[in-house]
Amino acid sequence: MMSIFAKDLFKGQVALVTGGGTGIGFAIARTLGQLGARVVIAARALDKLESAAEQLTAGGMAVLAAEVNIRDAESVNALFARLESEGWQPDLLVNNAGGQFTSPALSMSPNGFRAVVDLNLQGTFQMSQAFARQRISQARPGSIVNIVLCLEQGIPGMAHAAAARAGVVNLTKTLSWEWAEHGIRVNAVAPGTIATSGLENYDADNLQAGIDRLPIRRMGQSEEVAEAVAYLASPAASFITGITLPLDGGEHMTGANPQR
Ligand SMILES: CCCCCCCCCCC/C=C/C(=O)SCCNC(=O)CCNC(=O)[C@H](O)C(C)(C)COP(=O)(O)OP(=O)(O)OC[C@H]1O[C@@H](n2cnc3c(N)ncnc32)[C@H](O)[C@@H]1OP(=O)(O)O
Ligand SMILES: NC(=O)C1=CN([C@@H]2O[C@H](COP(=O)(O)OP(=O)(O)OC[C@H]3O[C@@H](n4cnc5c(N)ncnc54)[C@H](OP(=O)(O)O)[C@@H]3O)[C@@H](O)[C@H]2O)C=CC1
Repeated sequence: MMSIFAKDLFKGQVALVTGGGTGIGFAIARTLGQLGARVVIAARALDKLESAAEQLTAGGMAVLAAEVNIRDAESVNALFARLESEGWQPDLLVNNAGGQFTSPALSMSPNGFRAVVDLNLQGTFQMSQAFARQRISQARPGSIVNIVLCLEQGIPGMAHAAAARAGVVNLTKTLSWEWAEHGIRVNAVAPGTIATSGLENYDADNLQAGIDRLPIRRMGQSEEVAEAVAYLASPAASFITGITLPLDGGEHMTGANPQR
């Protein structure tokens, strides 16, 4: 995809992308790297991260693969300590890691609901707090971009994820208030259905039925999400904070679940 951004837009900056070894996160890492950032890709499966890092490095980017479980506060704090000591302290944070399973709300177990909230809401908070503490203690500005879901019509079949991501949308607004005085902007992107291997967990006919109802009748591409993240993270968006940008072919108007 042709980029509209200057090649050295993020030169001298470090971007930390959670879930950066696969799918949307990989595209975000590649785009920020192509625009001059040094990029940390962080997730649980180090083998996947390392092979993604190899690909990006082969493309001329400076990349570090780092293990983290965003659900575990100790693991998150250890990541930030490591990045600081190794000279990879992030200026930009992209909270992309997340996911869920589909289930009617009536059959979700308390632990199933909790697991999804823990990953998507608690995990995002823990990463954001660790990032902001590091930036603020050193009087440095920063930018956070959260990846959420298209949720404006509710998401029947994914009550846990809809609730957790709505939490992140409001967290985005609230943290943007609290951290603006420290020069930290906080925004979010809400993708609709984006073609990644992550979609293997979802019923293909159901996904297609949803796409057939969209004004723009196709799945999105990870690179389209990445361009929006680059914009929100960049100085071009220096007066933008607290927003959630729909990136969904119009799904915010049609809803995510065609069965309803
Ligand atoms: C039906 C209509 C659906 C309409 C939707 C249409 C639109 C779809 C558009 C989709 C757009 C979004 C795409 C994406 O997000 S792509 C991301 C792709 N990746 C994933 O989604 C995978 C993410 N999953 C996980 O990371 C984990 O499974 C999860 C965090 C959810 C749980 O991890 P954990 O390790 O904690 O899991 P445990 O095995 O310990 O289980 C914890 C409890 O959760 C219950 N559970 C887990 N999986 C399921 C399942 N598939 N079904 C039901 N319950 C599940 C598990 O049983 C545990 O609970 P209990 O202890 O009570 O048994
Ligand atoms: N594809 C789509 O249509 C849409 C996706 N999204 C969201 O975009 C994001 C990326 O999705 P996508 O690229 O499609 O799918 P992927 O499954 O490829 O991405 C999920 C990433 O999150 C990482 N991750 C999961 N749990 C944790 C954890 N506890 N700690 C750290 N990292 C973790 C995974 O790595 P690992 O397992 O190694 O930890 C993986 O890299 C997700 O938040 C997803 O919900 C939103 C809307 C639509």
